[in-house]
Amino acid sequence: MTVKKICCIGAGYVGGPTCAVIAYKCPGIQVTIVDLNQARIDAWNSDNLPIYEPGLEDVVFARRGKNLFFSTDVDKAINDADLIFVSVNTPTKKTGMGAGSAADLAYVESATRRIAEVATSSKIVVEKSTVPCRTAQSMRTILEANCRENIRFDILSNPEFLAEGTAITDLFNPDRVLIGALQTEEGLKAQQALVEIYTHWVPIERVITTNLWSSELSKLAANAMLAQRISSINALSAICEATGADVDEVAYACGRDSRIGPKFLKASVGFGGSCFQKDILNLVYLAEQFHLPEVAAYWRQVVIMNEYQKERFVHRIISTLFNTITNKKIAVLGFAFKKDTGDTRESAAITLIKDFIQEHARVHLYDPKVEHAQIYMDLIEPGVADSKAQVEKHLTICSSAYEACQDADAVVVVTEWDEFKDTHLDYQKIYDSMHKPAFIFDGRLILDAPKLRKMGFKVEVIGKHNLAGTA
Ligand SMILES: NC(=O)c1ccc[n+]([C@@H]2O[C@H](COP(=O)([O-])OP(=O)(O)OC[C@H]3O[C@@H](n4cnc5c(N)ncnc54)[C@H](O)[C@@H]3O)[C@@H](O)[C@H]2O)c1
Ligand SMILES: O=c1ccn([C@@H]2O[C@H](COP(=O)(O)OP(=O)(O)O[C@H]3O[C@H](CO)[C@@H](O)[C@H](O)[C@H]3O)[C@@H](O)[C@H]2O)c(=O)[nH]1
Repeated sequence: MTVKKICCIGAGYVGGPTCAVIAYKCPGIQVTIVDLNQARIDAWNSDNLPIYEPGLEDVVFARRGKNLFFSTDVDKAINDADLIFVSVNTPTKKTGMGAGSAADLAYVESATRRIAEVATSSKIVVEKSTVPCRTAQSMRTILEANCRENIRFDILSNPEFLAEGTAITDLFNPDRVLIGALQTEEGLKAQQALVEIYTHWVPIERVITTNLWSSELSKLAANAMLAQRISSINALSAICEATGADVDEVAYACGRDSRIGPKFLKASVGFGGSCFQKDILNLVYLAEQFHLPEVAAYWRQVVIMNEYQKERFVHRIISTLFNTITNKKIAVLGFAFKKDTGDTRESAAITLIKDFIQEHARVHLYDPKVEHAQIYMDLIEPGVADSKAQVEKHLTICSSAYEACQDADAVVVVTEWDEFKDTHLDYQKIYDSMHKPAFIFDGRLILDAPKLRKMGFKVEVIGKHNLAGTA
């Protein structure tokens, strides 16, 4: 079977870029990306796309209106398509059974039910969302119980591995594409149809075909292992700070072992993003459901270590600032969960700033990409700041790093934006404008600490022994 029309349900960080790249690489396939959120679709159809991702505009503007369409007409797009990606959100459940760890599959179920209700011809349905192992089975049961006569649905699992900030390069040149299918004649045919789409630009040897359950579990496993590396190096960063070992040197020395490898060993203030914590907790819940408490505890520790890393950094800041930050001006550089994205989901900056607010500091924040409205939304929390007005009492959003640092007692680097590096910012100018002693806390290991110390800064770096007094 050759796919001619694709529908993608969910125009978010994954559905948008992924299916825009399919349209770009396969001009003969018509791709329609649909969402219930009218504002999001309007933004996809405008000059101001709803998400920031380097290279995304070039891809969208090249194909939009030709073979790439964005719409809220979900039913029409479902009906027209031969193949449907389900790329809706699967957040951690907040209430009810499994609250705090299980994935909320309500959006997946409602998209699946919609497909069953409106489809008048057979479809390949592709799970693109990250889901617990065996979700495809539930989707199949729903589809088969609700569809019209003489219609069949073949379900594939095709998890997405793109990282935000590098989504377009990841999609153009993926390490691998993973496609899981039921090992039946029809399942394998559907799998082949999706393989043919990706091999328009991905070398066949990078396309991995597996059974459905391996594919679903591999996505959770990959994220758990990536996050585990970060928690491992962050755990070592605490030992480095206590002993005088340097975490960058330790990461380099370990990473030179080809069995370990150099990537994903950058110590930090803690990992953020919408996926790592959610997907590990999802794995934890799965293990608990299968009565594997030791397995669940093993993976949960990755998240516990991440929380500890954020707390540790806050404690270090407060204790260095003479055990109080009340009324002190703290300049926070960065609010996004990593550089080159405007996404703030689970960003370490949110935890840090909430802690600073509770300590009655005056926070002055600058981030080059995050929308101001998003910052307020992220910081409103009962008991911390109940409303935007309450947040504004403690927080000023600035339009440059220099403005944020003016008269500050301390600068805290939370996101590793290139523009915060000492090769881009004039730190002498910042030092001159600050209260003295001028403290700087590098939560991302992006600054040249010896150089800043020579200027007069008191510098504290994650994973490095406190040399502020001696350097
Ligand atoms: N963000 C990432 O970098 C990333 C990477 C790989 C995998 N994933 C996974 O991909 C999935 C989507 O993540 P995201 O970041 O794109 O989420 P998102 O919240 O940005 O987008 C999901 C979209 O789906 C829409 N939606 C929900 N239910 C719908 C329905 N029934 N019909 C139509 N639209 C509906 C929402 O309005 C929203 O716009 C998640 O399972 C996530 O874990 C995310
Ligand atoms: O050595 C490192 C690498 C990353 N991070 C942090 O870890 C978080 C996640 O970073 P990254 O993985 O680059 O971004 P995501 O967009 O969250 O991508 C992850 O999550 C996606 C969603 O499932 C997967 O598709 C990707 O493969 C996986 O890398 C960010 O806060 C980073 O700053 C570190 O602290 N140290």
